[in-house]
Amino acid sequence: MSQPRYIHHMMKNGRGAEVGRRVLADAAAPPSAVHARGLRVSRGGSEILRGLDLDLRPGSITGLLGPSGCGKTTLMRVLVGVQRYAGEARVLGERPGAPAVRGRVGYVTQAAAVYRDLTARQNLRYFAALAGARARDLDEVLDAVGLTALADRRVSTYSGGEVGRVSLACALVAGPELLVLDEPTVGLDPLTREGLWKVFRNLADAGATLLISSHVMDEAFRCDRVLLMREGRFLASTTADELLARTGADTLDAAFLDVVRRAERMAADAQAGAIPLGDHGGEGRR
Ligand SMILES: Nc1ncnc2c1ncn2[C@@H]1O[C@H](COP(=O)(O)OP(=O)(O)OP(=O)(O)O)[C@@H](O)[C@H]1O
Repeated sequence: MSQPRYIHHMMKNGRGAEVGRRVLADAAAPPSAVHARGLRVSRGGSEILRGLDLDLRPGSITGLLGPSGCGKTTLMRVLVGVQRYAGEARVLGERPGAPAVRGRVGYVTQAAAVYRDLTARQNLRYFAALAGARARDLDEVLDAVGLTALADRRVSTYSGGEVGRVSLACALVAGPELLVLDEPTVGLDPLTREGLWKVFRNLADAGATLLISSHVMDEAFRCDRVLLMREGRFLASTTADELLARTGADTLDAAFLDVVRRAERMAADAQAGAIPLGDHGGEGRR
């Protein structure tokens, strides 16, 4: 059995300050593909992320589930290096957005970011050129997302779901080690969704780490782990089966509501217990 050991991380937080931290690590455990502690983001005067702790195991699929506006996209933007934050964050062992990881992290946004006046193959060729030596074989990628038959038609003639798959292919062509996908299956028919989840699983089996946001609770069954998010906080880090077993609910939607209600009750109890008669204010009273 491996002995636990202490390792010392020196890292920079979102404001560029050095943060020293002693972390208990298992010598045999691979380092997390994503590691975050106390992650906070404020925008427009309100706190959007309220202290998130996160570890993503390499080669796994993590679902990020929660209602609209809970902060899923904001968290993803932090991890890909386009959102300022406070707290600790490491992506593939580096600061998010650091030059050393830029090409190794793929991000597929909700709105497809592709050139519609080009064909799928031309789009891929362009992104492959940006990826340089890391670029994967274009035909392989087109095949993986089921676009081979359309590859030489302009993207402007594609259906919405097909455009989404071009966007995914453009991220895949760089062979990312971490793939961050913002609601990649929204509005897709069951058959296309099934096909995409197979692609995601194949990528994870090949060693990539995937973080996938969704509103569709049933997609939790496809993930190795799920993070339930609400109002900038994680309510649970669990699996779909564990969530059903723990709550006793019949569906994941019902289970999520149960977790939310429990969290609200706990917060109300804690607040009731924490308010001193003299009212000194402070944390937990907002
Ligand atoms: N620039 C901004 N200024 C103020 N508030 C913002 C800004 N950008 C985002 N927000 C707010 O932050 C919250 C989280 O937004 P975010 O896009 O991360 O949510 P989400 O969980 O991805 O939602 P959805 O599932 O609808 O895409 C929302 O309430 C949003 O209105």
